[in-house]
Amino acid sequence: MSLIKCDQVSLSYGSHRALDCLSFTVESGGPVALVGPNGAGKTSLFSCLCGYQRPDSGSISVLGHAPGSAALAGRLAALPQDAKLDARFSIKAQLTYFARLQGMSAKQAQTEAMRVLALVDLEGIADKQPSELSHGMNKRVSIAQALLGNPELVLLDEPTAGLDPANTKAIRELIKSLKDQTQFMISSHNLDELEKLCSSVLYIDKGQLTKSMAVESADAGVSYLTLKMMNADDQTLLPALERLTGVSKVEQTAAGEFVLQTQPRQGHQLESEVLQLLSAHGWQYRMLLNGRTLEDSLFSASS
Ligand SMILES: Nc1ncnc2c1ncn2[C@@H]1O[C@H](COP(=O)(O)OP(=O)(O)OP(=O)(O)O)[C@@H](O)[C@H]1O
Repeated sequence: MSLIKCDQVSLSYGSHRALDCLSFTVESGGPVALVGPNGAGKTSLFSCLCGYQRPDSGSISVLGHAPGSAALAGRLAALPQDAKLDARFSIKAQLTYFARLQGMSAKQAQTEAMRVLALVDLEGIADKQPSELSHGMNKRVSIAQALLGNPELVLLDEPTAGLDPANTKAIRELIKSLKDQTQFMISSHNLDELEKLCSSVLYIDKGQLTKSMAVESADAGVSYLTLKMMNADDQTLLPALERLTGVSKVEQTAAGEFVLQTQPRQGHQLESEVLQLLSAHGWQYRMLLNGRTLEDSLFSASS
């Protein structure tokens, strides 16, 4: 059974089509990244998957059920983009309340509230009010809320938006530690973060799926080496890189990185040749990595 199956899903707001015949399938196996520009339809898609909105046409199946169906209670959870905690209640009180809504006894619900707070490393703030917490802590509590009852599928809409590097890392580590027991689908604009976390990527634009790929196998059949320079004469460097043995193509990205396309398994030998070339010219590099970044995989003209 597919975890998520969308078939020709369309959704409009008035005359504006937010989702346009969107079809994709998510099978189990590692976190899935949902990527796309502002207004692409990511939040609208999450709303439809959760059953908050009903598509105008097409069909959706989540864990084998229609979105919003009672069979999904406790099995599917979501962190909305604008998740807000209730200012009137302590953190523990509201997590306990939501756990009780899942059918837990008062005692079980309290234990569960503390369990999920421990997962986000915030047991110490259980008795505080949301107003006493930083933005990052509020976000982590909202993620804890999504983890109540150990759901099988968790949709996270911009889980690290506006967070500092330490909070971002904490959330990344949490998702990594849970990914074998919980399937995550994560919408974010932070491609670096998604690359570290996700096994596959769905790219949507104007409500349509424009790209779908596995992160590891995105470059099957070809190897890449990505080079970012501190100082170099690009006009001399580019042809010199092209002349190296085994290099079939060199592209310079908008971010100024050089992406070398090579035959498979040329990577390590090529790496040392690149380093020799740089050293011979007295050029210094900022980054040299085997493979290419998710950003480059998604946006390069050749992919
Ligand atoms: N309630 C609404 N009423 C009218 N239009 C809406 C509504 N919600 C979203 N839209 C429009 O639908 C399109 C998709 O919006 P959506 O929020 O799903 O995109 P998104 O990919 O999540 O964007 P972002 O990355 O900026 O969060 C946008 O053009 C948006 O303006």
